[in-house]
Amino acid sequence: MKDYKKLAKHLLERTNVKPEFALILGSGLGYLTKYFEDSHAISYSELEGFPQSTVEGHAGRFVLGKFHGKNVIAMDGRFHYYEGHEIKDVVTPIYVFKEMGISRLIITNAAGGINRSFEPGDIVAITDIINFAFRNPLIGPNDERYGVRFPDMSKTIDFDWLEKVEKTAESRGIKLKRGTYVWVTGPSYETPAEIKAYEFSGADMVGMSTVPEIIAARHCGINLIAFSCITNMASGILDKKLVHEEVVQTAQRVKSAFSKVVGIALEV
Ligand SMILES: O=P(O)(O)O[C@H]1O[C@H](CO)[C@@H](O)[C@H]1O
Ligand SMILES: Nc1nc2[nH]cnc2c(=O)[nH]1
Repeated sequence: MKDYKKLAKHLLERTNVKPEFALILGSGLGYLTKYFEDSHAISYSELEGFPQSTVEGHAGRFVLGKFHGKNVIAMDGRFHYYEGHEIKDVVTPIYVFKEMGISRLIITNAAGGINRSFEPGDIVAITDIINFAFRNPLIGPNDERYGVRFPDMSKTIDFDWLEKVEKTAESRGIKLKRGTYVWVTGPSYETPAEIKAYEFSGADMVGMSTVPEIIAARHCGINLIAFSCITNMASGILDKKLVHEEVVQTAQRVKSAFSKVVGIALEV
């Protein structure tokens, strides 16, 4: 079992910020940390026993600071299973957040839109998940320090929190959509036939992250909400090749609305 307490202590020793919220930033969404006040970055490579980020658009550092008046810690770069990390390493940060005393988490990602009413640039609140990667970070002996053997997954996110965010966002002219996120391992993008199968299964968007983080957060009792930035329509929906550069570019195009939504999630 990992010593998450030690990792949390290392992090807290290096900053005066006592974060109240944690933020996981998806592909191309790391720009958000530029808006933090009194910010302070700690690279993952400075933390012994911590995994490293390898994906373009994921800087590989924690950024601590103030955003919308709240003390936050952001992961500017997350860990994906396809990078070759052990599934338990993918969720290490969640248990470190728990040890830091954080009880609220905002997860973000870039995702391919399966639901045909979505378009690139949409911001979609995740209201349910499908695990089509068939990996689970809780496999192995249960870490009794953090949660039960069989965590309930009937509500993956905090709906009261989400409803407040939706109301405030709407009053500020931002309409959020809702959807079910399906997790696949990647790193190859999907085939059109796979997307048809996921659509038939009830998925609205697809990506290669987030679900293990949600499972770990439910396990250790961290409240969360999660947002996908639809960066492209999923394979086969348009007659178009998928490239990661476009994912990063679209994520950056919706900068303004996306950072407002995250700000609202901190305020409400
Ligand atoms: O989920 P995030 O980290 O936003 O990244 C998404 O974008 C990458 C593919 O373009 C994959 O890593 C996918 O999961
Ligand atoms: N798996 C997957 N991940 C993505 N991340 C951003 N877009 C996509 C996509 O179309 N498929």
